[in-house]
Amino acid sequence: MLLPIGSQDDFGETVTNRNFVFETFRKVSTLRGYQEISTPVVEYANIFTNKHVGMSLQSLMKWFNSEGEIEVLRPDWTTAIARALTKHNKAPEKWAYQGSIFRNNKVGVESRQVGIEIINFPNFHGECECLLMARNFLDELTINHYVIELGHTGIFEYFINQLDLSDEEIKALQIAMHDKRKDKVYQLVARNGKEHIASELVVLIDAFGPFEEVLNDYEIRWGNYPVLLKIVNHIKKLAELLNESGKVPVIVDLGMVKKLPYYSGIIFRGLLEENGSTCFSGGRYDKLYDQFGENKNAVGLGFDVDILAKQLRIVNKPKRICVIASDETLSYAEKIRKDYADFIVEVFYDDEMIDKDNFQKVIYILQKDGEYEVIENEDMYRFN
Ligand SMILES: N[C@@H](Cc1c[nH]c[nH+]1)C(=O)O
Repeated sequence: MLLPIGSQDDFGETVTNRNFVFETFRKVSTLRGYQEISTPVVEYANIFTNKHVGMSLQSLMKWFNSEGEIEVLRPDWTTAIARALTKHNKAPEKWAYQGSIFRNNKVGVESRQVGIEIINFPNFHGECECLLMARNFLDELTINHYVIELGHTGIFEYFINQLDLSDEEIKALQIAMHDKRKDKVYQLVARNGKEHIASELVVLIDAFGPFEEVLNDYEIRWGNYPVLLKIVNHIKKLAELLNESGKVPVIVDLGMVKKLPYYSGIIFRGLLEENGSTCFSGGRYDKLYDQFGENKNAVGLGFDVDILAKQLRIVNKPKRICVIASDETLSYAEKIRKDYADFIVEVFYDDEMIDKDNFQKVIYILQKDGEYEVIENEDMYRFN
């Protein structure tokens, strides 16, 4: 084995499509006024494992440095950017990033993300911008078959706060909610007279679907619970805005649990219709900056570049031109490129080596008595 398990080489179209995703992201984020940000690949582990972020050390790619401190390969852009922006100005800002993250609990260890972080914006505006940007970006990639799913961390927390569960039990419950395991959820909660909360959580597992239906239902169901009602109205306002401004279906999942510990508020993701995979996810995380003694509100999302790249069908491939040259005509062949600025121009010595069907045009360059002669296409060309 020449590579560690989880590392891999990629070739040709896989890399081309991935780079197309990166380029398109840059174009869209620049046009929407984002500034670019880059952070180092190597960081201290405790930036990601402290209680505000809560990533497990096992899930990080790590080693000891010469001072005995644990260093890691960046496992999360959002946290790294929060660290980088500490002591940065307080004005509203929109940041865009692209690059790899490394997590030991993922097949493949390395995955590529592009994403945005919006700091100190009015809450609703920041959340809308995230999702409108996501739609703008996927439109540019001509990826249309996906749904946007909305949730809110406050719903699960509202119920959890009425229980006396350890951190371990909360984690187990989150997993059971995520896996939609009603039996497990009931069993974990229905103790010490908390059966009514267990039943509420079990019902919540089914609280997903087209947003109007589910939210209208829960507006009535939670009519006497002001905290929950406020959340329902918030999700509704966001869903309606998205619905008015485009054609992508918006669904809600009121039982959605947060994927990363720092989320606090609206959470969302983009699901591909073809296979249900998550092509982007994100949410509000107003508490993440607390670890650096700062009070900033923030919302953002990350796109999975590898998943998006697999969806691409690049239709407008540039046309290809083949130039047949020789040692003597190579410098002249190079000049021909300027006549075909938007074409792929490849130079070969021997027309036996090429598959002519792959090219729009084959150009032969001959040299006779110190003069160059350019002949297009083989049928016009005769060897003497
Ligand atoms: N960092 C998150 C995505 C995100 C960006 N901003 C907020 N959330 C992730 O890796 O899933």
